[in-house]
Amino acid sequence: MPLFDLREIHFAYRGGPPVLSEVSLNLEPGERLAIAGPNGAGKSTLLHIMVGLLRPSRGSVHAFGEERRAEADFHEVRRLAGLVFQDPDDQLFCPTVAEDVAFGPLNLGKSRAEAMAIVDDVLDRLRLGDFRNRVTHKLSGGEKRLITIAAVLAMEPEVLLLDEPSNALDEETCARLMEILTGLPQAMVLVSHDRPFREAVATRTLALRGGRLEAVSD
Ligand SMILES: Nc1ncnc2c1ncn2[C@@H]1O[C@H](COP(=O)(O)OP(=O)(O)OP(=O)(O)O)[C@@H](O)[C@H]1O
Repeated sequence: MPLFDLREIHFAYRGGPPVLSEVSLNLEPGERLAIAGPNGAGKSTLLHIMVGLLRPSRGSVHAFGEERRAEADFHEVRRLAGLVFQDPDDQLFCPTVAEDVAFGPLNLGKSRAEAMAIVDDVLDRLRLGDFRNRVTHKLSGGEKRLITIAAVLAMEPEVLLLDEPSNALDEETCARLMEILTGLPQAMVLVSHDRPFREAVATRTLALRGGRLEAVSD
């Protein structure tokens, strides 16, 4: 059974032109699906539809075996699918890195001690241990990006939805992120303009153009 199954999705922002027309998408367990496509093609919009932050005007979203329509249906989807936003400032709001990474696990009902153990483990895996007590809003763009990825991994989602994960990362950090992502068992959708990144990480690539998804040979 696919983890996500979107069928013939249509979407336009209020008063705007159509952004998505007849987009169908499947995500199978273990897959790392990359989505390429020009600026403004609707890639972020599609990720937001997958977790119910936006609702399509037509078409259906099935996730984790059930059709999801109402806001309440998407609460479970957002717990099982972790979205890393394109802009880290939309995601980080705590004073320190440790608190930002602990926020998700605490919200899922972990104790303070359990959450802190998860924080240490995730930061270690990403080699970000030195950032633990740093003030989040004083981090660089690339550092913030890594912390948002840590924060989502800390929630142990079944699916990762990553919007431009390699944005603002230097070569060495990007290589480390590629290694981390390819080592994870989770299925993921990677929206990325970065072709070498897609080639290294994705098991399949689609391009969103003119409101439609098409196969590409990356
Ligand atoms: N909140 C909004 N209200 C109105 N229009 C919007 C809104 N958000 C995005 N758009 C428009 O919808 C279209 C798709 O935007 P989206 O951010 O999904 O594209 P994208 O493919 O992720 O682009 P990029 O590669 O530049 O990040 C664009 O034309 C954008 O201007």
